[in-house]
Parts: sequence; structure tokens; C-alpha cells
Amino acid sequence: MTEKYPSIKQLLGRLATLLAVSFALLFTAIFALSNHAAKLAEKSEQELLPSIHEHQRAALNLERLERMGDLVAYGGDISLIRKNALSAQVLAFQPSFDFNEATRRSVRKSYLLIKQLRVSRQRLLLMQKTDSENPEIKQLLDLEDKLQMQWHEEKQGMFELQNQIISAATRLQTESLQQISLTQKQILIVGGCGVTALLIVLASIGWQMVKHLIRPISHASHAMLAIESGQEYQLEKTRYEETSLIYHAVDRLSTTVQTLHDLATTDEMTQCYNRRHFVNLASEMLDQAQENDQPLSIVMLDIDHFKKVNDQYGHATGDTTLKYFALWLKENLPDNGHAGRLGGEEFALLLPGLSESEATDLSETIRKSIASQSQDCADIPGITVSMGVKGRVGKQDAIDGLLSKADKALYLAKACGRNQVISYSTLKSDQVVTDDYRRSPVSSVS
Ligand SMILES: Nc1nc2c(ncn2[C@@H]2O[C@H](COP(=O)(O)OP(=O)(O)OP(=O)(O)O)[C@@H](O)[C@H]2O)c(=O)[nH]1
Repeated sequence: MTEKYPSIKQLLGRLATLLAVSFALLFTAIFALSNHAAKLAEKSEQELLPSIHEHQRAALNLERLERMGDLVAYGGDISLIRKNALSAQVLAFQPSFDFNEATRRSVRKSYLLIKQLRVSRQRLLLMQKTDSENPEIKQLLDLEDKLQMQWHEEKQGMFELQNQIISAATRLQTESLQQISLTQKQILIVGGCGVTALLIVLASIGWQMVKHLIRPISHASHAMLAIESGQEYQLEKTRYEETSLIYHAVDRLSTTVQTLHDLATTDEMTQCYNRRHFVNLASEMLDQAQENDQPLSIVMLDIDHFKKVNDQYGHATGDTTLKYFALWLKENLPDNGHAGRLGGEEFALLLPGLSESEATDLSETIRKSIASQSQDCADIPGITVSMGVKGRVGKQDAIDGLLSKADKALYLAKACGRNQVISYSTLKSDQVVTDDYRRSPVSSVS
């Protein structure tokens, strides 16, 4: 009974699902990361970039304030001092410094000093213009010196503050860049892992296809070729319905081909080769032997007085006798020897590698063995056999010639009283064998 296997359709379905899930996971991961990257870019655009610009603006304004303060502290033109002090006021109260309380306070403080400087400087210049001898000038100069000293120190503080703002802006910029580069790295890692995982999935799908589909089909086609050329084949166990059906079909075909081959080449009763196959095989082997210049011999055999077996013991016993005879014949053959039933009770042996004299010796052994085994066998009467041997001599030997010469030697064996082996080479050239031997006395069937 055929085992129940899952079908390849199911396998393909499972593999397709695996592939779809892998793709879905990969795309989800990449989508999530792209989303994250987009959000970071948006955050950078909406929060970090304005903040960076604010810092940069503040640093620039601080520098301008410093310049204005200098003009107020050291200027000689009252209208210019007033103008710069006014600009400094506008600048100091700009919201660009409000991003940080400490900065805001520090800028306001700087402005207050600029204001003081403006007042003192204006008064001094006016006095110097109108009343250069006024003793208050001395006091004002002292005050101015003091304020200028303070301004100098204030400028140091402003310079530090400017540096701090620039560092903060740079930090913000770096942070933004770091976040973007981190996301880029994450995308690369996830993308790389995803693609690698996908490749692994694809490779394993490919492997499954090769293992369960392509290889079994390729094995089946090799098996078909082996069956066609009569060679052995082996099919590995398969786990899927379709391929197991193919394997069963190949097995059935092989059995059918073997049966047909046996029917076409073998004699059903004796299981020896039939005449046609024996002659074809003998012809092929003779060609090989001639090509390699190796010995080969043909032996013709005929059971003596077989008609009498049929007459005395019945046709069924005659058949049994033929079966035993074929069995003993094959038992006595060398591994590379072949036996054929040419018709009725007439058999032939094909002995590659044996010269005529070696084949004659072997035939003698077979003759004695059959005589003795048939005597000991309770199922059949004792029988004897006559044999004629012919070996390959020249390169021009044809199989028909060898068979007819072995047959001639067999006829002589019959004529000479049966139950003997005659080698063709011992025949005299003028020796003529006729069917007259058949009239000689019947004695070998016991
Ligand atoms: N039982 C049986 N007999 C067969 C078969 N084929 C041929 N025979 C018989 O074999 C006999 C052959 O007889 P013959 O050719 O006269 O020769 P023989 O009696 O063996 O005598 P010699 O060959 O001269 O020794 C015939 O009686 C055939 O009927 C077979 O398949 N089965």
C-alpha cells in the first residue's frame, strides 16, 4: 500500500508563506527606520535648526553690541555716541537673547554699562567743549577711566559668553548630525541583516526545491535511462506525494521492462536463454573475443534418447527432467559462462575465456556430473548427455560457423554411442556425420 505523503503543492505553499513573511518583516523594519529617520529630520528642522540659528544670531548680535559699546566708550562724536547707545539699547532688548535667562541678564547688564558710559562720555565732551577749565572735568575723567575699565572687563565677559553660545550652537549641530548618522547606521544594520536573512531564506527555499523536487526528478530520469540500458538504479526515499508517485511509476516500469526482457530472452521452463538471445549474445562475445584475441568456445548438448523419457515416464517427467538438466548445467558453469536452450532437449553453452581443450575438459566434468546427479535424483530417470565442442580459432570465425561445427561434433558424439564429449578439432577432415547415428542401440536411459 502506498504511504501517505504531503504534496509538493503544500511544500510550495509553505515556502511561499515563508518568503512573504520574510519580505513583510524586512519591509516593516525598513519602513519603521525610514519613519524614524524622517521624524529625526523633521525634529532637526523644526527644533534644532531654529535653535542653532538663534544661537548664531545671538553670537553675532553680541559682537555688534560689543562694537557699539566700544564706540560709545571711546567715541569723540556726541551724536555718534548717542546713536550707537540707542542702537545698543534696541539690540540689547531684542528677543534673540531670550533663549537663555543668563544670557539675557548678562546682555542687559552690558547695556546698562553702555548707558552709563554714554552719560559720562556725553557730559565730559560737552564740558570740554564749553568750559575746558571746569574742575569737574577731572572728576569726570576719573569716572570715565573707571567705567572704561569696567567696560573692558565686561567685554571679556561678553567674549566668553559669545564663545559659550557658539559652543552651544556647535553642540546642537553635532547632536543633530549624530542622531542622523545613528539612524543611518541603524538603517544600514537593519537593512543588511534583513537582506542577509532574506538571502538565507531564499537559499533555504532553493535548497528545499532542489532536495524535494529537482533532485528526485533528476534521479527518476537517470533511473529511466538506466532501465532503458538495462542497468541497475537506486532511488532515494522521497517525502512528497508527487515525487513518490513518480518513483512508484519508475519502479513499475522497471518491473515491466524486466519482465518483458525476461520473456524476450529467457526460456520460461528452464530459465536458460532462448535461442535468439543466446545466439545474439554469443555473436557479441565472439566479436569481443576476436577484438581482444581471447579464447571463446561453444558447446552443443543434447540429452540422449530423450524421446524415451517422454514415452516411458510421461511428458511431465520429461519437462521436470529438462528443468533439472538446465539447473545442473548452470551450476557447473563458470561465472562468465552462459547456457541457452536452442530447442526441445537441445542446449548450448557459451564459454568466454576458455579454449577448445579447456571447454572440452569442462564439458566432460558436466557430462559426468549430470549422469551422476540424475542417477541420485528421485524425480527423474537417469540421463546422459552428448556434447560437441568448438573453440574460436581465427579472426574470421562467425557465430553460425562455430555453432554448426559444435553441432557437427555433437552429431559425432551421438554416432559414436552417445554419453560422450567430442571436440571438433579431433574430427578428421573427411569424417562425415549423418543422421544414421540415430539407428544405434538405445542404452543410456536407465
Ligand atoms: N517433455 C518434453 N519433451 C520435449 C520437449 N521438447 C522436445 N521434446 C521431445 O524431445 C524428443 C526429442 O527426440 P529426438 O529428437 O528423436 O531425440 P532423442 O530421443 O533425444 O534421441 P537422440 O537425440 O538421438 O539421443 C521428442 O520426443 C520431443 O517431443 C519439451 O519441452 N518437453
